[in-house]
Amino acid sequence: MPTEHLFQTGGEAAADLARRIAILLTEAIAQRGVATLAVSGGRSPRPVLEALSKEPIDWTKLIVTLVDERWVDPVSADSNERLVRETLLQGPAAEARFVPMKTHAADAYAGQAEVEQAFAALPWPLDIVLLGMGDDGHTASLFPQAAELADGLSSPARIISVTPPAAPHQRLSLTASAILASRHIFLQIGGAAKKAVYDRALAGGPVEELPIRLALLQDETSVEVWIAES
Ligand SMILES: O=C(O)[C@H](O)[C@@H](O)[C@H](O)[C@H](O)COP(=O)(O)O
Repeated sequence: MPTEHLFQTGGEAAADLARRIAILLTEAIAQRGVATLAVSGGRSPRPVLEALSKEPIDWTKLIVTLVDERWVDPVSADSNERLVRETLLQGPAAEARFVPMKTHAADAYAGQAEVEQAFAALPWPLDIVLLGMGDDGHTASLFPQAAELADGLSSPARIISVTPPAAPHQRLSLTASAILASRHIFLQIGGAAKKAVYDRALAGGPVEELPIRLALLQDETSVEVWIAES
């Protein structure tokens, strides 16, 4: 069962979550000399990453990567890489090593082997994975009704390519296996609609219906859920 942290506003949650992530990353660096953080895209992470960027971490010992990515140019407004560079990798935090999820050499999706290669260099397992959740219960780019969802939930690979049924862009996504192999998962959700989806997911049911269940209905990996009422 996940540990829940409830907040009145997203701003409070973001500042406290950034501090908590910084503490865990500092512990990981002290224990293993390096820490790895994978973050999601979307709107929720932005204030967390901006706050995290200001935390006193030994950034030279941090590797940052993505939970998922859209197959767009890294300067596109829809790029999660761009989001991380604009919010987290600023000031001293720019010293962190960023590992993109998509290889920029290829103009189009180059196939799983190439993106797996991009991730093969990462220390594994990841220390921290920061997840979001869509109103449809997707997390990462593991979308309900996606043709690749079953593979994403069962494959031992680290990354898969996903064509979302409705959301824009071809995606690359960590698999359930890669997410659950991490040392600690944070799920950040905000607002009544998402809280209702979260409560329904937690009540049980098929993972395929609400893929966020992959993180909620398991006890192998520690999960903290940071919920902001507004
Ligand atoms: O690339 C992405 O779009 C994200 O990784 C995605 O999985 C996100 O976490 C959810 O869609 C929630 O998005 P919001 O934080 O904007 O609600």
